[in-house]
Amino acid sequence: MKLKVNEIFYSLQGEGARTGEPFVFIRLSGCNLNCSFCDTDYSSGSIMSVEEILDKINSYGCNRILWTGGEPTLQLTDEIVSFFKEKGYWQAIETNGTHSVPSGIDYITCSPKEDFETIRKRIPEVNELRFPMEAGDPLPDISLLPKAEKYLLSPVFNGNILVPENVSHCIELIKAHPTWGLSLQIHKLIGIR
Ligand SMILES: C[S@@+](CC[C@H](N)C(=O)[O-])C[C@H]1O[C@@H](n2cnc3c(N)ncnc32)[C@H](O)[C@@H]1O
Ligand SMILES: Nc1nc2[nH]cc(C(=O)O)c2c(=O)[nH]1
Ligand code: SF4
Ligand SMILES: [Mg+2]
Repeated sequence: MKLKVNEIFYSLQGEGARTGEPFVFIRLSGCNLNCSFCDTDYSSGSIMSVEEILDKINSYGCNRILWTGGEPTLQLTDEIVSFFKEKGYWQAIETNGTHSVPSGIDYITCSPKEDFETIRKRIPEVNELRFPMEAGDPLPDISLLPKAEKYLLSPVFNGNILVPENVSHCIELIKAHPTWGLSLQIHKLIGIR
């Protein structure tokens, strides 16, 4: 079992409901979307076997993986997830929702970019929905989306730079629609990966 891996690093979850929790980040190469605001250069990568990945991540001493990308669902399989589960890893994923999530994933963050109703059919329930928002963007219609424990708006950053109009837009929407909460990319604010 092999994966094309863009990078592996150890850091704190910088966004969403689990902000501040330590994770081993495994960023898989490639994406099926091309979001204008995307902050990640995910194209390059090297092929690694799951045993090579395991060797690398065992050195961090943290048993929590965050699968991201790119779009991790393009490569991850049930078998790969169960390989890391058997080795004692708790696994979270960041996905755009365009493909189903392998079974065995412990925590799903979905950040839909398009076609909400199809995403809901494919993935009826997630732990966290996190929407990148620019000033003027409408509030997503919850009735079309997967069910979630947390509904978060995430102001789009310009690279690593906070955009105050995007933040104030999210705050206004959240105050008017209190089902939603704010997610800020704090890793960019405090200068960690
Ligand atoms: C790089 S994506 C990788 C996972 C998956 N492809 C996705 O979009 O959810 C990880 C998270 O970063 C968010 N993101 C990407 N660029 C951003 C930016 N400039 N500002 C805020 N969030 C951004 C995405 O919406 C997603 O929630
Ligand atoms: N610290 C930190 N937290 C993150 N959460 C999701 C990330 C991503 O790029 O998917 C990310 C990232 O790149 N860095
Ligand atoms: S889906 Fe995720 S990784 Fe792909 S371009 Fe959009 S934000 Fe970037
Ligand atoms: Mg990132």
